[in-house]
Order: sequence, then structure tokens, then C-alpha cells
Amino acid sequence: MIVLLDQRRLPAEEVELLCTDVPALVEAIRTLAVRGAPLLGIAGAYGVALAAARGFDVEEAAGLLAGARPTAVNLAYGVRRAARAYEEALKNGADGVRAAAVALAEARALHREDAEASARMAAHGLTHLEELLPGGGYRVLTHCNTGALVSGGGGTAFAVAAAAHGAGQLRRLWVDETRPLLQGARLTAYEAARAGMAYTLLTDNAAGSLFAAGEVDAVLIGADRIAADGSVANKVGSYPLAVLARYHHVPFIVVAPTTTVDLGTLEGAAIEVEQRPGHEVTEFSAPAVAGVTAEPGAGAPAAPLGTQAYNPAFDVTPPELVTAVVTENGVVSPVTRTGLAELCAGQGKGTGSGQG
Ligand SMILES: CSC[C@H]1O[C@H](OP(=O)(O)O)[C@H](O)[C@@H]1O
Repeated sequence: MIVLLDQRRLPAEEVELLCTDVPALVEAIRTLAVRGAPLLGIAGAYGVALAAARGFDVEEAAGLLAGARPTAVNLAYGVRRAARAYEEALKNGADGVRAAAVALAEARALHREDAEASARMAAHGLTHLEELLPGGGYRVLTHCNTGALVSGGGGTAFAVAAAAHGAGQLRRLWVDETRPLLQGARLTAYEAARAGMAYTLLTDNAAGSLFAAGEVDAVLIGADRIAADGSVANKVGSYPLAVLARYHHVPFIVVAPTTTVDLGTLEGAAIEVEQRPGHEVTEFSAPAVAGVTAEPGAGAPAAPLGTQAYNPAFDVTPPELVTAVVTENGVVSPVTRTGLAELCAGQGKGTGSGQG
């Protein structure tokens, strides 16, 4: 059994969701009860271990899990890693029980590695902010949710903001609400409040006026897939922030573990962007994302019945608009193919110097 904190119920309720089989976990992933690229990878790996332990067809389970959401590369990575460990164990003569234990050990290893990666990203990211904004007192804008709710540890971009807060350098965290599923309003505000940060929530549309007023010193966001050329797929609304940041000469910093870098996807145009149901846009539901699980029509209409909605879950920011990518192995700035490859190989120490 896999026990999850049901993120659809936050911030109003902290409710555990018990997944006793793979279909239940697939539904939890699809409806964002569990979400966020690194955590999706961890959940996917545990899902393979669950399938193995329950005697389900592991290959079939791996296919269902990896296909639950297409954009975050971590999901397929975590699933593949646990499935390969299981298959290798069988090939080496283990019985089903032993092979299931091997898959579980691999999932736990990924969980542990991600927690370690969070801490290292926080340290590298804080150092990078100190280099860019000496003296501290900076105001950071973040989008969607990138804290412990997306990770085996403290998260990605939010972990850097939390480190800055801990170092007394963060003056304010601007929190984009992140329509339509409100990961910022529901989850980042929840995490910022628990961390004791000075934070302010804003509608996504209000970000531009903050930049124009000179109120943003840096943007910190996560990623769901970083292509080999440095293109960054992240929650929809990230690309407009990158354009605003460039226009207003504000650093746009992406924080992600190397498990989110996909060197096999050569460029941003090749990243599959998940298209989500229109009712997430055309209906309001309480809690904010019940509409994610409810059938169309279950929420309060935010638009005339029958309105068609365009609802991509992510957008893709080109590398030239990304100031830096911060990983657990160091920072690459500017973002280049070579620099990314070096970080993935673990060679990057401090600011990457790779040439494109
Ligand atoms: C650093 S992973 C968090 C990442 O995942 C979010 O997407 P979703 O809430 O749909 O899982 C968003 O893109 C965040 O940046």
C-alpha cells in the first residue's frame, strides 16, 4: 500500500490517500493528489514495487504509471528504474518476493537521493543568489509549487527560497496563485506559512505590474522536463514570466534535479505538453481542485455551459530566456548543452562553463 498526502485537499485539510493498487495510484497521479516532477518519479517507483509485491504484471503496471502524465520526465525515469531493478533481480535468479523487495529498495534509494538532491540544490541556489544579489534583502517571485510537496526532501525552487529565508536574505516571497489548479495559492502559500516566510499571494496576471514596479529581484521556478538544449517545460505561465524577467533584467532561475534533465529530448519543441480537461478552467470547485476529480459540471460554472477551454498544464521556455539552471551537481549559467551534460555527468561544480 502507498500512503500519500492528498494534495487536492490542501490547504483546508491534511488527508491521507491510501493507494492499494496501481490503478488507484495512476488515478492519484492523473488528478494531482500526488504531483510535482521529482515526487512523481518517486511515486512511480513505489508503484512498480507495489505491483511486484501484489503479483501484478510489472511491465503492464510500469506502462500505466509512466503514461499517467507525459511531461514530467521524472515519472518515466522513476518507473523505469524500479522496473529494471525488478527485472534484473529476476534475471539473476531471484523469486518474485525477492525481486519485489529489490524494486522497493530501488524506490527507497530514489526517494533518499531526491531528498539529498533537494538539500544540495538549496545550497547551490543560495550561493548563486548571493552572487547575483549580494547583501540579501531580495524579493523572489515563484510560480506553481516546488516545495516538499513535490519532492523526497525540501523541494526544488522553494527549497532555495527557504534556504534564503533561513539565511535572513529573503525579504519577500511573491506567490503566483497559478491558475487553474491553484498550486501556488493552495500549496506554496501553505508551505510558506509553515516556514514562517513573509509571503504575498498574487493572481498570475498581476506579476507584470510587480516587475514594472521593480518589486521582483529574482524568479525561482521548478521544471518538469529540461531538454538537452536547455529548454524548460514547467507549469503554464512560466514562459510569460521568463519574458517579463528578460524585459525587466531580472534573473530567471530554474531549479531542478538532474533527474529532470532529459538529454534524450534534444529541444523544447519535442517536449510533450500535457493538455488537461477544459472543466478545470470553466468551473470553480471547492476545494479548489475538486474539479480535477469531479466530472464536468460538478463545479460552479466560471463560464457559459459548453464553453471550450484551452488548458495546457505546462509551457516551454527557450534556453536564451533562462538565466541559470541550478541542480544538485551545481549551476549552469548561461544554459548550454555542454553545461547541462556536464552537470548530468556530475562534473559540474559551481557555475558550469560549458559551451553550447
Ligand atoms: C519541481 S516539480 C514541480 C513542478 O510540477 C508542477 O506541475 P504539477 O503541479 O502539474 O505537477 C509544476 O510544473 C512545478 O514547477
